[in-house]
Amino acid sequence: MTIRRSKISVIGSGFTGATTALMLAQKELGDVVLVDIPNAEGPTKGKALDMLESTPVQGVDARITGTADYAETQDSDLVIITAGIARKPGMSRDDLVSTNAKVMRSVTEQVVKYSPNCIILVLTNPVDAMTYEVYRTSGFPKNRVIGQSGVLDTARFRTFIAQELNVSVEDVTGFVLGGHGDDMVPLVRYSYAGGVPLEKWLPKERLDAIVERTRKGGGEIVGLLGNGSAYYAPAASLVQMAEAILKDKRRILPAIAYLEGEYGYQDMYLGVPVILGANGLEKIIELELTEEEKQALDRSADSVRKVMKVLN
Ligand SMILES: NC(=O)C1=CN([C@@H]2O[C@H](COP(=O)(O)OP(=O)(O)OC[C@H]3O[C@@H](n4cnc5c(N)ncnc54)[C@H](O)[C@@H]3O)[C@@H](O)[C@H]2O)C=CC1
Ligand SMILES: O=C([O-])CC(=O)C(=O)O
Repeated sequence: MTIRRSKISVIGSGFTGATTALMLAQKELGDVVLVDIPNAEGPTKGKALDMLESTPVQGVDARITGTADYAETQDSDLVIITAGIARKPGMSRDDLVSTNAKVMRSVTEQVVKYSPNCIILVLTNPVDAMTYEVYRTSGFPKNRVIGQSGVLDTARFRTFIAQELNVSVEDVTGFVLGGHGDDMVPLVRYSYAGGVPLEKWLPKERLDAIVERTRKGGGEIVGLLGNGSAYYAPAASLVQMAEAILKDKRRILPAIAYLEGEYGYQDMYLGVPVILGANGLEKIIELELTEEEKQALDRSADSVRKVMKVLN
């Protein structure tokens, strides 16, 4: 038997990709290959070397390399796609669709060529449609192509609730469903602080305001940064999903999954609660929704379908 460390390739060495690579190494989840286009090869190698040189100080063992050559990604267990363009103030995530769809196709062809058995996590926006594009291009089974949005959206919701109640973020749970757009669906009814439903902690107006801030959470950061979008919390979210898969934790997390009838939707990717483990997406969990919640999810699914139409 040969024991080897997990190999994780992160495609795109920009803000989210580089931050993800560092966090993966800091958690010793495996060796990391950071990949970008040939024009960005120098900075990609430089970032990887700088990260590698932080490992003796941090007391972690992880090889981190930077490259523009996909051959170095060969036999990755997990590939995280962050490549593409990010939005600037005044843009919506959907404005990125045509440019990033092309990037998804070219990146996925290379990923599949060198790592035909990997699991792929997609971050690039508009992420529900981009995950679909990666799924279509890869020809992989649905359990091996998963998108990230819900862990991040839920983290924002939990942050705002914990601030409001002045309690630990650890004791606040939440669930955000739907597409990663301004009509995502934070499910207050399934959210708790210390095991007590949020509706018992806060009046409806405060909860509504926090739901609204969560929906616009990405835009809030875009407005503040001025030249790009969020990356610390997105990277942390990807790493939580990666850890669930690489350690076969079978965590229950929201993720963008391929739906074949679940929640009443067919042939599309949308954020739903799932179990993540060694096979990637192990299972989709179907929650019972009220009529109002289902209508909100339908609106969100319609927005995702509109973006998917551009792809077709
Ligand atoms: N799903 C989510 O929750 C989130 C999604 N995002 C999305 O992630 C994407 C990346 O964001 P950032 O890292 O902030 O952008 P960035 O601009 O800092 O980095 C993107 C990197 O992708 C590279 N790239 C472009 N085309 C490529 C190709 N064909 N092959 C390999 N690399 C390529 C660029 O050279 C650049 O280094 C954006 O689309 C952004 O909207 C960002 C945060 C959260
Ligand atoms: O808002 C953006 O463009 C980036 C993103 O998806 C997020 O931070 O939620």
